[in-house]
Amino acid sequence: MASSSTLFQSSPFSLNNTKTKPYYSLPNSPKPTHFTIKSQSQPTQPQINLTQSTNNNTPTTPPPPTTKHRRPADQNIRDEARRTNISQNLFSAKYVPFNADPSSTESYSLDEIVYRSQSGDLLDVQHDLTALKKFDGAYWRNLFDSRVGKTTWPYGSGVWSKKEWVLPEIDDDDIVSAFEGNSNLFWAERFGKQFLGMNDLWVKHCGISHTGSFKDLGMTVLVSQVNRLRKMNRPVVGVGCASTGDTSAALSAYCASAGIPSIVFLPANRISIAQLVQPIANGAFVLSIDTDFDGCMQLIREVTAELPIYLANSLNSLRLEGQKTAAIEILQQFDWQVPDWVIVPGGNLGNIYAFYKGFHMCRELGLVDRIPRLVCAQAANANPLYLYFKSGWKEFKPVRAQTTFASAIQIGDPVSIDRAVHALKNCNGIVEEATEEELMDAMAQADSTGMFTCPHTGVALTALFKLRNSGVIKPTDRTVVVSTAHGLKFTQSKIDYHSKGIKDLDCQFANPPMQVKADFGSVMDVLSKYLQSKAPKYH
Ligand SMILES: Cc1ncc(COP(=O)(O)O)c(C=O)c1O
Ligand SMILES: N[C@@H](CCOP(=O)(O)O)C(=O)O
Repeated sequence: MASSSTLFQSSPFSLNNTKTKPYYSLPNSPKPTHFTIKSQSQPTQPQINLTQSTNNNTPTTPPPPTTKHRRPADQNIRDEARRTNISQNLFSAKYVPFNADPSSTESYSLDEIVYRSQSGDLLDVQHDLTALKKFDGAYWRNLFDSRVGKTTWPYGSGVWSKKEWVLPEIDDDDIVSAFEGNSNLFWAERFGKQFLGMNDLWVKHCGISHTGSFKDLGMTVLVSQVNRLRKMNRPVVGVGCASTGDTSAALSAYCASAGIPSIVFLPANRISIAQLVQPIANGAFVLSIDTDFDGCMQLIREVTAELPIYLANSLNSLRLEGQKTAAIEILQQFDWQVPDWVIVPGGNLGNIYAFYKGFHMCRELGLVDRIPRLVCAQAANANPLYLYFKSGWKEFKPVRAQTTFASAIQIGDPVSIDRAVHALKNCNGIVEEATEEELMDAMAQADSTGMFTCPHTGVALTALFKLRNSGVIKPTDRTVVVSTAHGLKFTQSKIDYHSKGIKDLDCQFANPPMQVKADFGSVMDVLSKYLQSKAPKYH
């Protein structure tokens, strides 16, 4: 198969491997050995903002409409938030080992720099559900609904409009946000009817976002927490990630917005040009490394254990707190009705768990009474979760991920494998896979109905085709496909497809431009043929 990476090799943006200095030390500080730092001092008590007064009784009435404050000309929206807040410290969250035994007492403040439990397992952010449950489902639904479509700081963000469930203790002043989230959930009417015989098919377009992917949802949370840690003089000089292109774009944008240095490890020649240029433009320190994503991930883990660089990959459970709000948003956009299926493309596997967590919290806290079944869709060229699922969850084996047009999910050893398995087992979930031909055809079919999808969405759409064909998903099932990035980030793959320039692929839905001589007769000839082929047939 011809790889779109040839373009990148010859591009002026292709970066040579750069040897980093082996060791960095903070000015005037002793050599750091490990940056898992336990809380040394109590942080200033963060405050929580509520739009209505609270007490121990469960409120049953909706919160009053947000009071309209006229903002004086010399005040910005942060000032306004400071002036109008009624602050209460009601909610809290902490890190605990992921899926820990109920008897475990291990926990960490979110102000600690820690990514793994004592036994080396993943962590999870655990919210104080007892405090959250003092408010009933109607209260939360009304509160979240009351914040949509406003520019009030920080609730204008689809993530921070759920602040009490995300990072309840952070001060509004520390939040770094581009009012991400609130992404479009649209009815894919023609695609659903024409290709799948479905009447209730929806696309949650997380790619219509600040940096063009769902990563913004998690990154606003992570960079806000870093902003807070730096104000507390914690040893965080910069923030770093390994990336297949979208995490690095989001990290560099949010860091640039807050004036925080960002460092990104990219697998050389394996990401799209649009993704590569994003961190470059946002002033990140970009290392193009001659390995794949899994190799970059290994390196960033080692480096962040030695240097004052905060880890921004989804191994860091803070990220998933932001990403889970997309699930809450889907319920909100359906007026708190629960869809039957949600299909998510999976790579490092943080997002599938984030969706599960968002839906699960809504059920736990009484906003809805059930959760949807989740489908995780993988590229066949990078399918370790699919193989694990097909083995009946017997044995997980990482794979060496092969080149795929769905380059952002070319991952063979996903860090969140345990989270993904937990999510799928607890929602009667399914894992599907898509070959290169299937994912590119599905992407082209969706585009032919007016979308402009990324190849990862093509993977999710292929899973939908397969589950419809096998009858698992029924024609009337309300189904949501999560579109994870904007198609404009992946134009080279579309160019390759529509020019039928991909070895071993038929590209059956290609729509190449027609070359026409610059004279009236030639143009009229091709147009009349085209119009005849499109004219309605009357019998
Ligand atoms: C566009 C896109 N879709 C899907 C994914 C998969 O998300 P996750 O790694 O959380 O499984 C990624 C990143 O991995 C991505 O960048
Ligand atoms: N697709 C991701 C891969 C890394 O995933 P993360 O969620 O663990 O950061 C990317 O865009 O880099």
